[in-house]
Order: sequence, then structure tokens, then C-alpha cells
Amino acid sequence: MVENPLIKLEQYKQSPWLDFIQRSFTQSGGLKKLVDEDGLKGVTSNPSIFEKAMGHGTDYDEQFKQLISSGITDVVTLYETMAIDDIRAACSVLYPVWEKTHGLDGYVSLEVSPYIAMDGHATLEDARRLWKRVAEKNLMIKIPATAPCIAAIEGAIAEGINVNVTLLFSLDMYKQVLEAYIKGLEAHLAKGHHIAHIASVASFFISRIDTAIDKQIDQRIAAGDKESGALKAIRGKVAIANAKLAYQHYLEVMQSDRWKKLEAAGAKPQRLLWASTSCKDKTFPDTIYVDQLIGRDTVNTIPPATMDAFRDHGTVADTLEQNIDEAKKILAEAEHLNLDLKKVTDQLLEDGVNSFADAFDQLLGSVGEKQMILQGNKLTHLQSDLPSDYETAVKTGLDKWRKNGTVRKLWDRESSVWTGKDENKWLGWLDIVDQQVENLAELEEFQKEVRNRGFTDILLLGMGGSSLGPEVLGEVFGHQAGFPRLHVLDSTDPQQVHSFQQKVTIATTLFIVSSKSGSTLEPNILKAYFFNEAKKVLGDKVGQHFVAVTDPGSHMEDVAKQDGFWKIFYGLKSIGGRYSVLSNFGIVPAAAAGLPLQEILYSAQRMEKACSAGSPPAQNPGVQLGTIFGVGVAEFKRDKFTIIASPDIGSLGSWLEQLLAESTGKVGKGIIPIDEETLTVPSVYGKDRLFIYLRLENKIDPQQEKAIAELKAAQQPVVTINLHDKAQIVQTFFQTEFATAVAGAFIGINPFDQPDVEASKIETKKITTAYNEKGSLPVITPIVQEQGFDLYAGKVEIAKLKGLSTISEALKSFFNEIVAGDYVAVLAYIERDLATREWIQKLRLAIRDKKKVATAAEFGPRFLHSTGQAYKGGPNSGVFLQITADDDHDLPVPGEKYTFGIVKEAQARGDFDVLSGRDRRVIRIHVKGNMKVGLDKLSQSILNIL
Ligand SMILES: O=C(CO)[C@@H](O)[C@H](O)[C@H](O)[C@H](O)COP(=O)(O)O
Ligand SMILES: O=C[C@H](O)COP(=O)(O)O
Repeated sequence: MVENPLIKLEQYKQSPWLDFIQRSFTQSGGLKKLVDEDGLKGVTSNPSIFEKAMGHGTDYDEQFKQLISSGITDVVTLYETMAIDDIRAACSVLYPVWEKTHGLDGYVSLEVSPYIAMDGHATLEDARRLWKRVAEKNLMIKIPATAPCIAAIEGAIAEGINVNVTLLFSLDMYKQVLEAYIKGLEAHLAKGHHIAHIASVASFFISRIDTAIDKQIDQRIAAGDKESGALKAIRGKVAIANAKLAYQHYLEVMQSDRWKKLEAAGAKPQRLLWASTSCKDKTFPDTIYVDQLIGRDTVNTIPPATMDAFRDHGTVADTLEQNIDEAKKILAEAEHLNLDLKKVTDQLLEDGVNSFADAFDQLLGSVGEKQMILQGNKLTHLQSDLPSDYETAVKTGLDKWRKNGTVRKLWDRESSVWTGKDENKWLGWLDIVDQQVENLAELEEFQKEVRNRGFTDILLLGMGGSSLGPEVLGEVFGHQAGFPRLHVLDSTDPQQVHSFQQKVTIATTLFIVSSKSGSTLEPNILKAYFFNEAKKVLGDKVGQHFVAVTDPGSHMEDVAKQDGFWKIFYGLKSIGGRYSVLSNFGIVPAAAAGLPLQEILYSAQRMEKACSAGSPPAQNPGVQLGTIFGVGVAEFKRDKFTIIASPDIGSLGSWLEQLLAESTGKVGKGIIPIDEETLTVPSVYGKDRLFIYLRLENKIDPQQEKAIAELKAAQQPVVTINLHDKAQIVQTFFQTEFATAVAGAFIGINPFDQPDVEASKIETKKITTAYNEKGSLPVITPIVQEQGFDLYAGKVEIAKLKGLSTISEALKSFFNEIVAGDYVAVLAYIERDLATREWIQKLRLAIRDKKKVATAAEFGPRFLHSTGQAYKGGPNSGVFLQITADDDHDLPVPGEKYTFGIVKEAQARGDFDVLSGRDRRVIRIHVKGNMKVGLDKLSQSILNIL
């Protein structure tokens, strides 16, 4: 009987390892059979191998399901848990070999993350982590032989970690690796440890060298190179010659005194392992890279097909030490022929690192896709319908992010993702959900206490990021039985303040004063007013009805302490207002209103994990959406993001509006969100739109569906976020926060500052201070006056409207300036109630239909903390119609001379002045006398002139 060549290798002291791992192969006994029948002595894995194993087929489905149902997790954890199980299972099959060979063989290799191949510190950290997690004696951690990782190899060996050094191509690098191994052993020994148990191999890649060199040879021969004969003579020989010389170096070092000392202390040599040994060129024997590299104290890791071929017809002889002079000649000849081995091996190392990273991306992508499918309805679904050029640009954008590892950089909080300023300080929202989950017991305790105290109402006082999130949560989840009803007051309009006072029963109301900075004017004066009012009813117990949510060290914290508030909940300094809904700013009001906290947080966490660092861009719902946003603005000038939401989740629009506008609308760039603009026929929309459809699957509005279908058919870009139930708005919070940050990177701005909101605050402050000093507001002069109306114009408009004597003429001239790509914003500083909302809506739709431009309908001062940023700082395409009116009645602000009415007037003026100062097209119409009558008359004259 012919002896199995694989078994025969043992006589030559070469160990065959298997370059392959797969769950079903291990489980079915295939691996053990190789050990028993072929003398297999080890296993290697790499990202490509795991990609083939895990990314295809059904081997892992059962564990996938188990892991997904047992908890919420990210793709890297999913991959790693399954990969480690495979590695452990293989370790246990190979363990008898390890025992029998006293730790010389029997190893299974697991590679560190390929993403950090150029970061030695991170690689060493990862090696330690994996070594600890797998915790098997016969494990080897694979570390790439890049320049930055040489120190990691030495460091790992010095800590007693078994290392398989991978991606070795050049003799020079091999010399450094062997030196690192020796130094590592010396360090371990110097610490007084044994070194006999430490094992290492240096994986020298073979076939890739021939593939690269032979390609050059073939090209030169085809081009008729005069050295064609000489080139042909070394074709298919360089890789083996290179390996033989590496082995010669190994033998030399093994003879050195330095090594002999270590050997005497029990050290094992770092054997050379031949990797990449399947033959890629059909003109050579398929076993060439096994046959030609047989020598004592070496390993050959062989992929299954090559192993089958070698078992079948491999030839076994002591080849490695033969023809060394010839090998030297081949390398000299290669140099003489200008084949530049150094350049080739440098390139192969770079390509090798990249291709493992690509394979890992692919692997994590397939894990992500499977996870998505298995999560089913537990995660919202994103669908994009984009014109083909837009779609192509999005794909390019996603791939750029993948190649640059930008998602990981984002999670590593690197400012370089954006403008390189202080963006790194504003990323606390990335993992706030995890913190809240840990904090769940405390939040639930608060929830219980609120219920037990029998409050009937909650009145939340706050602006922008501190109010819009709680407002959506309250409106979408609705009133919860046994809990108080949540009302959110974010206005200085005295009528509106009064209406809210009427809505609640002060004696049984819990007031939540919410201000991140603690210094915002509105929550401070609202607190002062309601504290005063509540004191009249509750006396000394008033503080017990107040809760503050604010950042530590803020003015509001001082106020709350001084006034004996029941509780103070803190925000995080690293989370800006508009990214704060899943922090205490949203979650504390949600707790008080009796919302299902665990469900909310777990659901949000699902999205956080889906957007995690390991989730490649094309499978990452946050990056996908953000790329659509960013590319739309940056490359297609589609900056009017039209938000269409199913009615039951309609309030999500005003939250999203703030997020998009405040984050991106600056330095003349950015997104202009268009909320609540009811859909109409496609012909009304210009090429400046992107439609965001927030679709509540179980409560769709048929009219919206129809209109959206028409828009898609008309080639308007539509991105649909499909929510399987309304509680999934919390996933939309995280996804759109992430997407906005991503979009900011594409647009090229810092998505975490709001420079222009501050400008209005300063102007407002000047006016209220002036009022406090003088007891009256500075005089301003209208440019047109008419019965019931005063019209003021900003500096760009004054010249244009000069000489016009009626409001109607002025309006006509103003609206005639509108061109395609503009947007019109109606900014009303009046009470926001059903009637005024209907009024403004009718007006803006008429403007849209006649002028075919995007329109915004906003109430002041609410929008100042939201879209106001983009109106002032974003693209100068806005046409602003500010509307103010006489107050029916006013309310005092305790401790100040000014009233709520004065504050509102100051805010309108401050806003107007900044818009005017920024050369925006702005006019203000002040309605005198009865507001309702005035508003109707005004809209009528606008309709007439349009
Ligand atoms: O573990 C190792 C080397 O230590 C191997 O898995 C090594 O990565 C593989 O042999 C190579 O990646 C295979 O390369 P190739 O045949 O695709 O060129
Ligand atoms: O979006 C934030 C608003 O400007 C309110 O800020 P604040 O929470 O610091 O009071």
C-alpha cells in the first residue's frame, strides 16, 4: 500500500496544518478524521476563511437565532461569539495532538481584528482580549507582520501569548519578526517566568508572490521584452526561492549563542509556516507549494483542495534545503531583471492587510444582514427609492466610508470624521442607551413614586432639545392609565402660557423644568412663573412638585437646590440638546408619564447595536440613511428634506426638524427640513427635495401612500423608514441622530454646534435688558402702515419695498422675488393652537402651490431653538415672513420688569435683526387689534397677490 504523503511528512519533521475551519466540518467529525488518518497537526483561520464559513450557508443559523433572542447585540459580538465557539471546538479536536507533541503542534489560530493592522497598541490589546476570551492552551493569536505590529508581537510573546505571525512576505520583515520573538522570550524569562510553554509560528506567504511576479513577467513577455528568455526561466520560481532563503536565516539564528541560551531555558523555536500554498497557476503542479517546501521544523498550512491533491499525488522529499545556491541565483536574477521583489512584497503586505479588512467587512456585512432578517419586525426597515445617479453616488459614498473605516472612527470619537474641531466632545449620545439600561432600576423607582403620589398632570417647561423629545414621546405613546398626563410648554406667548395653566390642576401637577444649559431664558422665566403660581396653592410644599433635568453645575441646578426641588436628574455634558432624547431629557419625562421604559430602551438599543462600529456602512442603518442625506445635499443640492409621517407618529417631524436643521444648517450649507407640508401632485416639487417618509406600517394613511407612490414614479427621491409599531419611534431617534452625524461629515460641517442660535439670544438679551433699564422697548419704525397692520423690512428688503404704500403691494413685491430652489418660512410669534396651526398650514400650502417652492410653518419662539439655526446659518435661500400680533393679555415674569409679552416681542425682534443682518430676505407684519380677524385678512391678501 502507498503511504499517505501527508503522514509521510512526519519523517521530514514537517507538520501539515489545515488552512480552513467550518462548523459543520468540525461537528461532523471531518476535522478529527484528518487528525486521525492524515496526521493533521493544526488549524489556521483568517477573516476570509470565516467569511466563507459564516457568511454563506446555514451552519450558524441556529446559534444566530439563539444569540439574537437571548439579548441585544452588535455584529462584532455576534461574529466573535460564533467564531470563538468554532475555535474552541477545533482546539478540543486538536488538543490530543498538543498533548502528544508536548505543545509543539496541535494549535488553532485566531486572527486579531484586521482593521487595526496598522495600530500596534490596539493590536496588542486585541491579542490579549482574544487570548483571554478563548482561554485555550492550544490557541495561537494571529498578528500581522506590519511595521507597527512588530512591537505587538514582541509584547504578546513577553506576556506568554502564543503567536502566529501572519502576512509575512519579505525576508527583511521576517528577520524583524524572529528578532521580536526572541526579545519577547527574553523579556518573559527576565520576569522570572518559564518560557517552555510559549509557541509561535511565522507565516510566510508563498503563492501570492509568484502570482504578482509572474504577472509582471507575463506582461513583459507579451510586450516583447528583450529579456523574455531570462524572465521565462524564473517564472514560478521566485516565491519558493524566497522561502528557502528565509529558512536559511532561521537555521542560522537557531545556531546563534543567543538562541542557544533560550533553548537551554526550554524555548521552542518559532517555526516557519508556509501559508498561501494553494497553487493559483494551472500550468504548475497543484501541489507545488507543498512538494517544494518540505523541511524539518516547519509547518505547511494547506487548504482542503490542496490537501486532497497532496494526499493523492504529492511527492515527499527533503526539498527545502536543496538547491540553495540556485535559489540565491533566482533572486539575484529577479533583481537583475528589475522585478523589484521589495516593491512587490511591500505591496503584497498592503494588499493583504486590505483584503483581510475587506473580507472582514464582507463577513460582518453578511452577519449584519442575517441579524436584520432574524430580528424581523423588531427593527425598523429602511428603503430608498432614488434616481439612478443619486443611488450610484450613495453607493460610492458608502464604499468610501467602508474603505476608510469611518464608522469605526466615528465610534472611536475621532473629530477628523467631521471638521477636526471639538466634535469628539459631543458624542455621548452614542452609548447613552446602554447607560440608561444600567440605570433602569432608578428610573423605574422614580416612575413608581410619581404614580404613588397621584399626580394628574405633568407640565414640562423647556425648549428645543429639552422639550421636543418629551413632546413626541408623550404624543405618540399617549396617556398611560394610572399616570399623569404630560403637557409640554415651550413658548413665551402669554396666551399660550395661560392656556397651559388652564389645562392643568396645579395642586396635582408635577412640574419638570428641563434645561441642559440651565441658563436658557424661557425655562427660567417659565419656572419662575409657575413656581410662583404653584406656591400660591401648595405653600411650602411647592418644591416637592418640581423636578429639574439639567447638566451638573448649571444655574438651573442651583435654582433647584435653593428651591428645594423634589429631584434633580442630570444630563451629560457630552450630549447636545438635540441628541438628548434618549438621555434623561427624554427618559425622565417618559418615566413620569408612565411609559414602558424597558421596552423603550431595549428597542432603542437594538438600533444602537445595528449602527455599531462593526456594522459595515452598507448594512448599517444609520450610515445608510446618513449617506443618503449627506450625498443628497452635497452632490445633488437636494437640501429641502420633506418629512412625511403617518398621522399617529406625526409629532416626530418637529423633533427631526430640530435635529436636521440645527445640526447641519451652518456656514451657508445644510439641510432645510420641511415638516407637515401635506403632500400634493409631483409637478409642484422642484429638484431640491428629498422626501423622508416615516411610515407606520400598521397605521398607514392611504392618501400619503398614494402620493408617495406618485413621487417615486416621478423620480423624486424618497427614503422610507418603516416602523412596525409606533413604539419604534425610539429607534428612529437613534437612527436619525446617527444619520445626521454622518450627513454632517458628507456636508463638511460640525453637526454638534449651533453658532447662530446664540446670535438671536444675544440680540434678545440686549432688548430685554434695555426694557429692564428704561421700562420701554426701543422704538422701531414700520415702512408701510395700514389699518390693522404694520410692515417692517429687513435690510435687503428695505430698498426693494421703498415707495410702496400698501401692504398688498409690498407683499406682491416680496413674493415676486421667489425663485426655484428658494423656500418660504412663515414665522409666527403667536399662540400655537389648533386654530392657528390650521391657519398657518393653509397659508403655507397656498404659497407652495402657487410658487412651487418648499415652505415651512413655524411658531416663535419655539423654532428659534430648532430650525432657526438653519434659517440664519444655512444656505441663503430662505424667504421669511415674520408675523407678530398684539397680545390679548400679558403675564408678569416674577422678579423682572419685563413680561412674557415683552420677552416674546424681544425674541421676534432679535430674530428679525439677525436674519436681516445676515442678508436674508425678511419682512415682518404686525397684526394690530383682534388677532383672528387680522390673520384672516392677512392670509386673504397674500392669497390675492400670489
Ligand atoms: O493562517 C494563515 C497563516 O498563518 C493562513 O490562514 C493564511 O492566512 C492563508 O494561508 C492565506 O491567507 C491564504 O492565501 P491565498 O491562498 O488566498 O493567497
Ligand atoms: O435645544 C436646546 C434649546 O436651545 C434649549 O437649551 P437648554 O436645554 O440648554 O435649555
